[in-house]
Amino acid sequence: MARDERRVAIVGGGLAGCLLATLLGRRGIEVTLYERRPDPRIAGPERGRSINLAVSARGLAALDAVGLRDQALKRALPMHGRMVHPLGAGQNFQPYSADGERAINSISRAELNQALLDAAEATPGVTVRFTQRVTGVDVAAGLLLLEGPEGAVTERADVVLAGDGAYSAVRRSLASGGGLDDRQDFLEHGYKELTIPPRDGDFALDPDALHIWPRGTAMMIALPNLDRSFTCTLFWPKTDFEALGTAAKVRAHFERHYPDAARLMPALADDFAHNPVGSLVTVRCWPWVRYGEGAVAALLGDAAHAIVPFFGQGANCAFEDCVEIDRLLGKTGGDWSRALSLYQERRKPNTDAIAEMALDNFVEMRDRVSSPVYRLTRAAQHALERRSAGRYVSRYELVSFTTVPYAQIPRRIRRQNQVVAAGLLGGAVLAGLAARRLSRLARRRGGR
Ligand SMILES: Cc1cc2nc3c(=O)[nH]c(=O)nc-3n(C[C@H](O)[C@H](O)[C@H](O)COP(=O)(O)OP(=O)(O)OC[C@H]3O[C@@H](n4cnc5c(N)ncnc54)[C@H](O)[C@@H]3O)c2cc1C
Ligand SMILES: NC(=O)C1=CN([C@@H]2O[C@H](COP(=O)(O)OP(=O)(O)OC[C@H]3O[C@@H](n4cnc5c(N)ncnc54)[C@H](OP(=O)(O)O)[C@@H]3O)[C@@H](O)[C@H]2O)C=CC1
Ligand SMILES: Nc1ccccc1C(=O)C[C@H](N)C(=O)O
Repeated sequence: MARDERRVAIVGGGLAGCLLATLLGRRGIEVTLYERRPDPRIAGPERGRSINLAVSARGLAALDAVGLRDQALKRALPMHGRMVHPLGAGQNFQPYSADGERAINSISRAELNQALLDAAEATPGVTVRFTQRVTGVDVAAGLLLLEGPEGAVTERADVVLAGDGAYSAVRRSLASGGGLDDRQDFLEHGYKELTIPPRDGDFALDPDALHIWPRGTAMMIALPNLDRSFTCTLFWPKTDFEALGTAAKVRAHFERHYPDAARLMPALADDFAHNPVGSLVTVRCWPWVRYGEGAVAALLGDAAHAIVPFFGQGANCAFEDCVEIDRLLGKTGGDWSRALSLYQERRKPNTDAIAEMALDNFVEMRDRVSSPVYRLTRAAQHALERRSAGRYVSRYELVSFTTVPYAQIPRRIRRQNQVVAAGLLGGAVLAGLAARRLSRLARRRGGR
């Protein structure tokens, strides 16, 4: 295939940036990827970055497109359901799928990113440049503004694909000139990571589950790691973090609210004091694509649509963007303007839908999972799923174990619920009629 003449820049060597570089390189397009951090394969992991990710069907399908699916799965820990730890009662397991067979996969973010970096660098036509912080884009002039070890420079870029994360510098730069609505909604909750180390060389909790300590307005979760530790994440109102100013207060709080976990956290007070509190934001910006004279810039992944992490879908969704851009480039015969225009039109309804579902899943995880009514409803849904031959599929299944476009899911769930409600109503009416008939018969018999 002939190589593309245009200078294509990818900003951000994170999960999406590396995947997209690999896909485009394979298509015969020369790309330069700019990453602000030093090469993580040399610098090693950094404190403050989230440790593991749940990767599910969408992410795996995208990894498959670059031959990394099996490698990723070999290093993953499957989680077949939620292990819920109520306060003052025993833990209970809630499977993710109706057959109990499907699992989401706990994968090290650093390892996945490094595998994707390796794949990008091994692809002919892809150049990766580390320690290059992009500070802005000038789409009209087709320029990228950078700060590297040699100071501030500008470089020509006809196509800029920005995968530089939730706090994207490219998005900020495009918004600063007007014409981009950059809405960011922050939660009052923040997050902090803690660790449950291995106990006697083994996992201290069941490694086949995503653990949840639902506490109403707050929660803690834990995902297993290959070294047999668990990474716990607190999702608390930010004021709750601030209220625990001393090691004694931290210990007392955990012993009261998370007693079973506190016993497994020898470094609790130290981790709590030293690990940062991150913010949680939903980005709903538009448009994602900016056209200049012969140049074009587009946002993707978290830069375009950061979502709160509660469905474990941010990376999965970012990967889907990359596959879609690559597919549309193929479909349009390499017409960047057309491909990126179609990309934003097609993806936006999907990313809006998962943004809402992710917010809703926070309430489900921190609150609803503890209710017996919720557990009964889930069990009934799973029973219905097993009997309906694909006509009834739960929202969790559709989001995590299929690649059905996110935007179709809320509509499909509404339709399914209407059918079930009509069925239940029909069942109730029939049962009512049957009961009336039975009582009439009984009266007649009694009258004889
Ligand atoms: C606590 C937490 C838990 C999560 N859990 C999950 C999960 O279980 N499953 C899931 O699917 N998603 C999860 N996510 C979301 C997931 O982390 C993001 O959706 C995903 O990382 C987005 O990928 P990205 O490539 O768009 O951005 P990133 O992976 O963040 O990559 C952005 C890259 O750009 C670089 N960069 C930033 N600014 C610049 C600049 N100016 N110049 C050059 N480079 C720059 C960064 O250094 C980084 O390497 C979680 C998020 C959080 C916060
Ligand atoms: N939707 C959401 O609510 C959230 C989404 N996310 C997404 O998850 C991704 C991963 O998050 P996370 O693992 O926390 O990583 P981030 O990329 O957000 O970085 C974590 C921390 O590392 C700092 N940092 C480390 N090295 C460098 C460097 N070389 N240059 C600049 N900053 C550096 C950052 O500083 P600085 O503050 O200067 O950037 C930041 O405080 C994010 O990029 C984002 O896309 C993250 C948090 C919340
Ligand atoms: N990875 C995460 C990170 C933070 C918060 C939740 C998750 C989840 O994956 C939740 C899971 N999908 C669940 O619904 O039980």
